[in-house]
Amino acid sequence: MAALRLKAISHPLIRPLDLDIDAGELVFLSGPSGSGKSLLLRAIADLDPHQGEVWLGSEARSALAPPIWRRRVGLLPAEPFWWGDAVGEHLPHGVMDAATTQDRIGGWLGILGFERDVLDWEVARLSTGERQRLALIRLLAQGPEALLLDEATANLDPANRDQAERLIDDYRRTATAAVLWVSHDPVQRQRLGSRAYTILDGALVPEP
Ligand SMILES: Nc1ncnc2c1ncn2[C@@H]1O[C@H](COP(=O)(O)OP(=O)(O)OP(=O)(O)O)[C@@H](O)[C@H]1O
Repeated sequence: MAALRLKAISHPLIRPLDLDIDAGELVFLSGPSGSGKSLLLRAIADLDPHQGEVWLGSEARSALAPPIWRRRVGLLPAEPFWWGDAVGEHLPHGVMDAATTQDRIGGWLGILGFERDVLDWEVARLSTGERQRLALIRLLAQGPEALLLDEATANLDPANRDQAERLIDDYRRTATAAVLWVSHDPVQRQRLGSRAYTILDGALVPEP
């Protein structure tokens, strides 16, 4: 629904950079390990110290309370934190009361190969790939208007990776969400066919 615009965003590893991602557009980001990709996503989500401003449509991040900004501009970290015992505890408060949202979540669980009873599973039993897939559903359940994805499919086998790609792509289209996706996989970037940048020496370099 809204474009995501970075204006002079910088942190110790990144020179001030501008980037516009249209509503509904997917932009990939890659770069050497330690080049500051995760720090950039965290800066956009307002989780780490940095300079610059981010806009979601006409709204500046600095004008919104951090929890509201982070719900609207959703970050999927490479290693998401789980604070509760059961998977279902991590869905946004009240979300399971809404029949339409329950249907959506049920659909997403099915796409990613889960039955609904996974919501009752203990987090401690989840495999790495199960955590990654469920963290994606947890993020989408908040209804973010823009997505920041940090290696969202890195731990998945090809079949689950394809399903996760499909889910992200469907969400991007139906919610017209701007998506910034850190991926080390050049084949994935080609497969989803979108604008792509590499971080080199603290600057964004467009991929050919
Ligand atoms: N809180 C922190 N304090 C100090 N240094 C940090 C902090 N967080 C990250 N770093 C350092 O900043 C650098 C960039 O980290 P970042 O996680 O952004 O890399 P990355 O490009 O995402 O790498 P990778 O592809 O390996 O995930 C790394 O050298 C890391 O050790």
